[in-house]
Amino acid sequence: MDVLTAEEMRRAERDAIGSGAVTGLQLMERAGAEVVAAALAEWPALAAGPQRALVLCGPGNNGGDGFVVARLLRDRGWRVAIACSTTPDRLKGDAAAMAERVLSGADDLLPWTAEALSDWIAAGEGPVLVVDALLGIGQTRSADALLAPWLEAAPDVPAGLRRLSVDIPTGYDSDTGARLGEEVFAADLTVTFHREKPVHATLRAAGGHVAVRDIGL
Ligand SMILES: NC(=O)C1=CN([C@@H]2O[C@H](COP(=O)(O)OP(=O)(O)OC[C@H]3O[C@@H](n4cnc5c(N)ncnc54)[C@H](OP(=O)(O)O)[C@@H]3O)[C@@H](O)[C@H]2O)[C@@H](O)CC1
Ligand SMILES: [K+]
Repeated sequence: MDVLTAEEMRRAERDAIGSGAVTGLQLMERAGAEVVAAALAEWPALAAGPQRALVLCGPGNNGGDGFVVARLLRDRGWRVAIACSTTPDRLKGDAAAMAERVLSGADDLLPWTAEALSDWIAAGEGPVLVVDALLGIGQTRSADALLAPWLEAAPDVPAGLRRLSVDIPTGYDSDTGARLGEEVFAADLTVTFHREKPVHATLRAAGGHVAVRDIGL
């Protein structure tokens, strides 16, 4: 099985977009749809009816995938909260476009604080799917500061969360599988696109599940 570096993955995306076969936004739509499909396949109980999801969106295109996931789950009738590590006006390109499709305004976001995250989870019943769309293959430095609100919230939230990372769990170097700082998002399932990246072997060796989904590249 081919394993791609981040640069090779970016090239595959660039080539597909450059050929005119697909746009970046379409790839992002496909990525979000595949994340939802993979989550429902991994946890069939989630497919039984509308559930709750907390989607954590970062500053880049990984966050853009998160906005797509949020929109698709809302379309299925789920209660979905979105928390963004940056303000929406600082998002760029495809991620900004996706945020615009899902947010009615900055008020539509949960505050990026541990209290807001744990309160939202505690305020409802039933399982919660937590989606890490903070950082993907663009991460090159420690994500400790970025992850702090979630990590502070996590010990206070009930057991039985389903934790899913989009593409790469936040905190890992895609090409080496090493931690970039002290902290990482502990994903039960990581959904990556097109081909595995080196980090995914590390995750599987540690007991994590990895799903590789086709986005038509
Ligand atoms: N159309 C497409 O191309 C498709 C892309 N796809 C998706 O996009 C993902 C790659 O997107 P991406 O390249 O934007 O990288 P991503 O990891 O989201 O963020 C990088 C940003 O974060 C920042 N930053 C970095 N480290 C940081 C840190 N520790 N703490 C804080 N900030 C940090 C850095 O900015 P900086 O601060 O360095 O200026 C930069 O702005 C990929 O994994 C897949 O999910 C799929 O949808 C398929 C179609
Ligand atoms: K991620």
